[in-house]
Amino acid sequence: MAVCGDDKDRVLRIHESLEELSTDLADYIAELSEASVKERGVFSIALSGGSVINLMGKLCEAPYNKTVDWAKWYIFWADERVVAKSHADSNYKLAKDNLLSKVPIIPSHVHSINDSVSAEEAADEYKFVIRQLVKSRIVSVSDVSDSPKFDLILLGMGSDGHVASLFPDHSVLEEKDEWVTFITNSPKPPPERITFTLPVINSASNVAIVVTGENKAETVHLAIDDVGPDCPLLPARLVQPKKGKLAWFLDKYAAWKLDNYQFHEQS
Ligand SMILES: O=C1O[C@H](COP(=O)(O)O)[C@@H](O)[C@H](O)[C@H]1O
Repeated sequence: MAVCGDDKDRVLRIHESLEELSTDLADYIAELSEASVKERGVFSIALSGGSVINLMGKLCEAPYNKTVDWAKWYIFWADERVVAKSHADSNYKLAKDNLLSKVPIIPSHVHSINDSVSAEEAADEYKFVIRQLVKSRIVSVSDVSDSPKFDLILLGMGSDGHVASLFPDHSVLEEKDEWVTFITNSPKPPPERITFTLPVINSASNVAIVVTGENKAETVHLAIDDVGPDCPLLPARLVQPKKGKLAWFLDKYAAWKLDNYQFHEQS
């Protein structure tokens, strides 16, 4: 693996293989969990859907399944599709099938959306749930705004540059006040979704964006490199935690169009 970046709060972790990336991602999450539990007694983590969940799979294996303090984990979703929890498109179902059912997380610590109401109501209810957990300090609060400060928000990135359910050119990118909002016209199906807003993502202590595959290499380049004023405004590029740390987890195929890729390979 090559770890790159002049700023310790903004790093690129570039991997030779998915196997290596998965092990590094599990180590990273386990270390953040240990540090948060030591400091705050709990670990608040927001998941995404898509490929990142399978890439977290090593957490279900030794040594992590025994060494991680699962009882201290509180689970949220950075975005969710408004479908039944049993639906194949549900981000909750994906995480439940591949992670949550395989490790001893306390069921009452799993905060998924209400799947029996409209997208708008689900977003409102989710905000309320998070507000209660901020009040009880299960979720910290930002030092610079009233936003929740999750210990870790895990994001994937679509080939259009979307993260969570924040899509390019969508008015949802302008949301400054709400913690959680909803959309009913997602360009990627299903259309109805709820999503954390940029202020919440950028208030987290740690944000990881996990991207693999050559089909995303151009978008990775546009999201990370200094490509000048004509650069399209990609949601992934707007992920810039104010006081927190940002780590990009890439495989070499997703990374190959980065400027200085040769340097990254050798470092
Ligand atoms: O629709 C979604 O897509 C993104 C990216 O998914 P990936 O499979 O291309 O990694 C995901 O991060 C988001 O949570 C999900 O709702």
